[in-house]
Amino acid sequence: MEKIKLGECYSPRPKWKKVAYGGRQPGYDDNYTDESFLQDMVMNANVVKRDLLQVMQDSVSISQYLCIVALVGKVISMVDEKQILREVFGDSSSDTEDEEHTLSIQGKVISMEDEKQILCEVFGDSSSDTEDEEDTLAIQAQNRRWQRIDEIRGLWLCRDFLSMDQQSSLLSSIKQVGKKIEEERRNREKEKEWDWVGRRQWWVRKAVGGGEKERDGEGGGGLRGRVATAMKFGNLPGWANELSGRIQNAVCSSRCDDLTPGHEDVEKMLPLPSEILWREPLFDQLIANVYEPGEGICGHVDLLRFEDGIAIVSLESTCVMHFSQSKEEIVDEDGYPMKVPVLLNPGSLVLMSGEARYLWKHEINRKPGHQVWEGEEIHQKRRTSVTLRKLCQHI
Ligand SMILES: O=C(O)CCC(=O)C(=O)O
Ligand SMILES: [Fe+2]
Repeated sequence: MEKIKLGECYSPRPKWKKVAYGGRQPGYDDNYTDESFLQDMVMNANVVKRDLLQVMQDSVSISQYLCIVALVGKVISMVDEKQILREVFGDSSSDTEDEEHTLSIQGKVISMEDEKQILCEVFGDSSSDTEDEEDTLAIQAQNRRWQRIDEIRGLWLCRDFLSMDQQSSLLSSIKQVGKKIEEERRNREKEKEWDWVGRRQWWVRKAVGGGEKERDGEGGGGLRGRVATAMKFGNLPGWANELSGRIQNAVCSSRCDDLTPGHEDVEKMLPLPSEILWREPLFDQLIANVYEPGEGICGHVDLLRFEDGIAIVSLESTCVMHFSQSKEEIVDEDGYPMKVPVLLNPGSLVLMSGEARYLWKHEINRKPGHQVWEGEEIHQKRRTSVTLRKLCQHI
């Protein structure tokens, strides 16, 4: 036995004990432990050993159970919903496969669209789509930028007139018209160059080869190049009236960056004079032109059978429209007639009134070398345009 010195005599050292709060044991350091310290320790006492394959199989069954529960819940909620609708609107008369897409009100089968409307009427419109649309249009109207073309009085350009969505919806309306006209053409026995569907109806002329400078027939814009054209007089289709409304809106809320306060004539600050803007109707003739690459329109002043105030909306691809004076030929420093180029991007709107409408010719020359903007030739793709005008009353 080991002995330790206590006072003047040596006595045997007591055995070290494991105590929780024992303080220091005589003859041992504070942190002293002997081999018995860890002998009762049990490691990983509750670990259950599992088989990986078994675990995987079990988790598949659990997910299956959960899916079944979710499906049953969904079916119950759908049955409930249908039951409620039946109670509100009466029993559905249709047991056919499209039963899910139709409901009935007192025996009358209605579509899902109708159902949505009815639900809105019964429960109130929560989506307020129309309000959102109106808000969007109001914001769009406020943010539009107008550019006055300084060299030509009465010529205005709005580059962001139509959003991408509005452009594609306008284009599909024009394509519909094209299809309808083509069908009518095919149904005719004798094919003429022009199809007269009746005054106040659609005119159509397919692109014709050769003749670069034919005089446009009734109501045309003057001298025309090769281009597929459809015209409508009188009652314009809904989409064209909507377009007129948008033009009116855009003019009313016009903002032009370079307008200085105290401008000599407030009227000149408007993209369209107010007597034109508020006439009834604003436009009653439309012409849709489809230009393939290389096709254009010769320099012309629109026929005098049309009133003042002409709008051109561009779609699909960009082009340069050139304006040149119709009478006094102002020449540039090289002796060529002076031309004012204006870039028409898709979605843009051009408004011509006064001098721009009567004293300046406009043309789109898409032959190589003429479609140049800021020194770069524009890569030509198909371009569609819509021109809106108003026929003079006494002609
Ligand atoms: O297609 C265009 O942009 C112009 C059409 C035009 O000037 C017209 O039809 O008179
Ligand atoms: Fe024109």
